[in-house]
Amino acid sequence: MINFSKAFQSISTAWSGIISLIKEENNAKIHAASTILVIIVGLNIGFMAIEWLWISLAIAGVWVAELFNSALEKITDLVAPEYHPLAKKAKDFAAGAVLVMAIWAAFVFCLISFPHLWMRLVFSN
Ligand SMILES: Nc1ncnc2c1ncn2[C@@H]1O[C@H](COP(=O)(O)OP(=O)(O)OP(=O)(O)O)[C@@H](O)[C@H]1O
Repeated sequence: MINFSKAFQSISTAWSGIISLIKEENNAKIHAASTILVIIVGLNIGFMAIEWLWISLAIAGVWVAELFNSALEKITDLVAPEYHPLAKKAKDFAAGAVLVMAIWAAFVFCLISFPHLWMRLVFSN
């Protein structure tokens, strides 16, 4: 039988993980600000459903990458609090994953929003 109370508790701890990430990590603050900005621009421009689908996928991808990156950082700090070349590689690889997702997300945003902005510019004259 499904234990709904346990499921609710899991959602609650997962949510508090996201909140503490935003509070503690500078990059997460940048992601949060970018997410809000992209949503405001999208609402203002009037993205279509398919465009929101790609934008939301890009936003979620960056957040998932940042969450895994931060989790890996914490585990690395736990097992290797002192400098270690392998700890450096582990952290740099994880940071690289965030960078790849962030570049792709910026590409998706530009690809979707620029034609809208261009049309506005052309038809406003
Ligand atoms: N124990 C360690 N051994 C070797 N290098 C480390 C270690 N801890 C951190 N570093 C290096 O310092 C960089 C920054 O690590 P830090 O733990 O401060 O992450 P951060 O500043 O939160 O980075 P990110 O931008 O990925 O969130 C790492 O990418 C790595 O190159």
